Amino acid sequence: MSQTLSPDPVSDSVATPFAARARALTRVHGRGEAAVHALRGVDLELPRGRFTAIMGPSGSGKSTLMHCLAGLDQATSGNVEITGTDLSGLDDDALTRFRREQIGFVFQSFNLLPMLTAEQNILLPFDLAGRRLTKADRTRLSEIVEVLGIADRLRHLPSELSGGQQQRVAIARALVTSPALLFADEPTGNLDSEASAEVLDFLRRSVREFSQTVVMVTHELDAAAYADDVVVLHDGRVTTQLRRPSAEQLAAAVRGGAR
Ligand SMILES: Nc1ncnc2c1ncn2[C@@H]1O[C@H](COP(=O)(O)OP(=O)(O)OP(=O)(O)O)[C@@H](O)[C@H]1O
Repeated sequence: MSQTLSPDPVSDSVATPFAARARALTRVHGRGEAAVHALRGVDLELPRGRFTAIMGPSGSGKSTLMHCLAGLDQATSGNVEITGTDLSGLDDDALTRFRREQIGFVFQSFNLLPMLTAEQNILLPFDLAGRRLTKADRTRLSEIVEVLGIADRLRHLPSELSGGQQQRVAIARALVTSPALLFADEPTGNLDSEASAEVLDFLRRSVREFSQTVVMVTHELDAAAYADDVVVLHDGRVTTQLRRPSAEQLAAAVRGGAR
C-alpha cells in the first residue's frame, strides 16, 4: 500500500515536548497486610511522536502503569501529565472528557460492539462525544481505513471479520479522533503471527507517517522490536530504558531484574 496519512496538528506541541510524563508514581492496591505495591516510584517521560513499548515480567506493573498514564486508574501518590495537563487536577467529568478527546485505546480483546458495523464501531467516539463529523473527519476516516486495508469491510459486523481485521477496526476507532496518545494493551495477544505483524506494522506506520504517539504494553519481544523505545519494569520500578535495542539487549533487559 502506498497511501500515507496526512499529519494532524498537535495543539500544544511547542509547549510540551512530552506526550506523557509520570513523576514519582506509586500505586498501592489494598491496605495493611494485603497491600500490593504495583508501582514503587516511577519517573518516566514519553516523547511525542514515538512508539514506546512497556515490557516486564507478569506482575511487574505494566498494566497498572498504563492505566495510571491513561487516567483509568488513580495513582496513590505522584502525578501524571498528558500533553502538559496534570490529570490529578481534573474532576471525574473533566477527566472523562479529557480521555475521550486526547487518548485512544486498543485492547487485546478488540472490544468492538457486536451489533454495530465496522464503520459504526469506528465512529463510536464521535457518537459518545455528541460530535458531528466534519469534512476533515470524513477525509481522515477514509485515509485511515484505506491504510488499514479495511475500506471494503466497513459494512460488516465484527463477527464477519477475522481477528486481525477486528483489531484493525479497533485501531481505526482509536485513531479517528486524532488522540494525543494511543495506548495499546497487548494488542496482538489474540492474533496469529501474520495478523500480529500487520497490526504492529500499522502502529509503527501511524507513528512514522502522522506523528502519532503510541504506548504499547507487551510481553512479546517480537512485538517490542517494532518500537522506538522500550521501558522495562520489574517489581513496580523502571529498571531499564532502551532506544532501538537489539534483540539481545532487549532479552537481557527483560531477564535482568531490578538493579
Ligand atoms: N485491582 C487490584 N487489586 C489488587 N492487586 C492488584 C490489582 N491490580 C493489580 N494488582 C497487583 O499489582 C501488581 C501489578 O499488576 P499489573 O497487572 O500491573 O502487572 P502486569 O505487569 O501488567 O502483569 P501481567 O503481565 O500479568 O498482566 C501485581 O502483583 C498484581 O497482582
